[in-house]
Formats: sequence, C-alpha cells, structure tokens
Amino acid sequence: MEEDPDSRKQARLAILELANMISVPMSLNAVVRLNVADAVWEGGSNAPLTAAQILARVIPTGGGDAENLQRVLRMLASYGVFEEHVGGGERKYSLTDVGKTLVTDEQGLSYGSYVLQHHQDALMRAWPLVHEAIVDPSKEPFERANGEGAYDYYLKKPEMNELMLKAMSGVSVPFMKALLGSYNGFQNAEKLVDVGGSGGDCLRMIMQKYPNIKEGLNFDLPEVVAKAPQIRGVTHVGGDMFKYIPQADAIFMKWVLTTWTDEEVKHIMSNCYKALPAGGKLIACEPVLPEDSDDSHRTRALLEGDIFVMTIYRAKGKHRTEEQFKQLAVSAGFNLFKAFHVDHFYAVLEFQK
Ligand SMILES: C[S@@+](CC[C@H](N)C(=O)[O-])C[C@H]1O[C@@H](n2cnc3c(N)ncnc32)[C@H](O)[C@@H]1O
Repeated sequence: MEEDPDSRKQARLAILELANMISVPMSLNAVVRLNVADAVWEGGSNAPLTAAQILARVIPTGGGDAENLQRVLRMLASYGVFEEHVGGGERKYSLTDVGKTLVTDEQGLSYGSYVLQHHQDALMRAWPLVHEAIVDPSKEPFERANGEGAYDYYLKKPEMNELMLKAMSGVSVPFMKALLGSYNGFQNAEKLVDVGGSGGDCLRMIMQKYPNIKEGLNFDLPEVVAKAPQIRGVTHVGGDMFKYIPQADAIFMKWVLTTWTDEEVKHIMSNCYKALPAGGKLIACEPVLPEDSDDSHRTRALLEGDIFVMTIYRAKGKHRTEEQFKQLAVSAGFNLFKAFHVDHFYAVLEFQK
C-alpha cells in the first residue's frame, strides 16, 4: 500500500483541529464563569495549583469534578492561557500573561466580561447562521436568530446591557492607558465628546490626563447612558449618532465605526464633520486590518473580530484597512489623515476638518 505523505497527515490533523476549535472559546467561557483566574491569582500569588486545589477555591462548599476541570485547564494551557507544571505525578496550573487578563482588578474589571458578553445565549444562537450572511446579507445572523438587531435586543434586556458596559470597560481601560501613554492629540481641546462612549471610562481617563478639557460629553444611546455611572466633569447625553452629534472642539470615538456599513460610517462621519469647528479633529480608535493576510496573532484576532461583526452587528459592517477608513473620511469631507499605532489591536485614526 502506498505510504500516506506526511503533508496529507498534517492536513487531516489541521482540519480536525479547526473542526474542534469551538472547545477553545467554550472552555474559556467555563473558566471565566467559574472565576478560575481570580482563584489562581489569589492576590498576586499565582502559585501553581492542581485542578483539585483550584476547584476547592472556586466551589468552596465542595463538590465538582477535578478531572474535568483539569481537562479544560490542560487544553487552555496549550493555547497559552495557563502554564502547566508537571512533576511528582501531578499537573499544576498557574496563569500566563494571557491568563492574567482574566483577573479582576481593583475596579472590578477584567477581560472576563468580554468573554462572557460574546458567549451569551442570544449571540450563540447567531453563529450557526454565518453562511446566511453570505447568501443574503440584508439581515444579520443575529437578527435571523433573535428577531431583532443586537443593539435593540441588548437594550431591552438590562442584564445584557450591563454586561456590555462591563465588557467595554474591561477592554477599554487597559487600552486607554496605552493610548494616553503615547498619544497627545487631546492637547488643544476644551470641549470633547465621546461618541458611543458607553459608561464613560474613556472620557474619564482622557480628562484626568488633560485638564485643558473643561467639558466632556459622553454620548451614547439613551438606555446606555441611563446606566452609566456619575463621573466628575462628564455629562452623559443620550441620543442617536445617526441623527445628531453634539458640537465640540474634538470628537473621540472608540470601537464604533467598525460595526456599521460603509454608507452608515459615512453618515456618522458626516455628522461628526458638522459638529466640529474648522481644524477640529475626529479621533477614532478602531481595529485596523493589515493589507496582507498571515497567520500572526494580530491578523487572526482582527480577522476573527471581523466575522464577529458580520455575524452579530451588521452583515456589511466590517473591520477595515487604514486606506478604507481614509477613503470614507474623505467622502465625509475630512481632508487630513494621520494614523498612530499605539496598540496591537486598535489604531488611532486622526481626521481633521
Ligand atoms: C463596541 S461599543 C464601544 C463602547 C466604547 N466606545 C468603548 O470602546 O469602550 C459601541 C457603542 O456604540 C453605541 N451605539 C450604538 N448605536 C449608537 C447610536 N445610534 N448612537 C450612539 N451610540 C450608539 C453602543 O451603545 C456602544 O456603547
């Protein structure tokens, strides 16, 4: 019998790995639900623990299945979330830097809420329908599965709305620290509006660093700002960016344009243009796709996020390249463009009127 070439064996292995890939985010979801990262971290000790020891911390009343927890930890260790320490006939686990992003900080935030937010039942119902976005993109898979668009759906469910706020804060606060450490485009503004500002964390952090900003407006949907916490110097304004954006010297916007179609992005950018004085800046932080495709973590995270947008928010909403953003901004009237790469996921895009 003819020997199977190794490349074919590798190919069969690769397709099985892809076919079983759902185990990865679902197991991640399980460890977030069980608060495993906080249990291992335990105030910074991060000492390697067996699954049984971790289980005793996450279910202090006893019970649970340590072997099943170990199966999950072991698989996630192969994806770099945990470090596995093998010795004396035991497997122990500590957190890697990736795992540490799931540890709750002093503000009660972590990337865990983002993991949970992405795997709520309503979102999960949309995933078997990705092919429908190809066959007929006039309706999002989320809407096909749940009867209405994602934002409308969240707004009617207070627990989803709250999780969204927490997820956004958990991801945005660390990014904003990186942004404010190296980007200084807020220097000349006295009045700043954050469009789609969610709970107002980004604005709070910008205003703490830039006392020249005397007035900060956190602009988001009325149901969202109704749940936003009080922040000194920040006024929460409820509204719809497709209708009107409050006037300001500069506009900040993070992770908003990505979820809309080209026509909708043009519309939002035109409303920004109208709200700005001559020389005023729109500062948008968005995931920016590389021109070339490769298998790096960065490209994969951005391409995976692109499919998430297609499935959940807008079948024709998308992650875009720098050039695509530039073209949309030009068509909305902006004439100066600069990009700053302060992070591996988001880029800062500056458009000037
Ligand atoms: C992905 S979240 C980003 C939140 C925040 N900028 C951040 O990065 O943490 C998108 C935000 O846009 C808001 N949004 C959606 N539609 C909107 C609309 N028509 N007008 C104003 N805000 C809207 C959502 O409520 C949500 O807070």
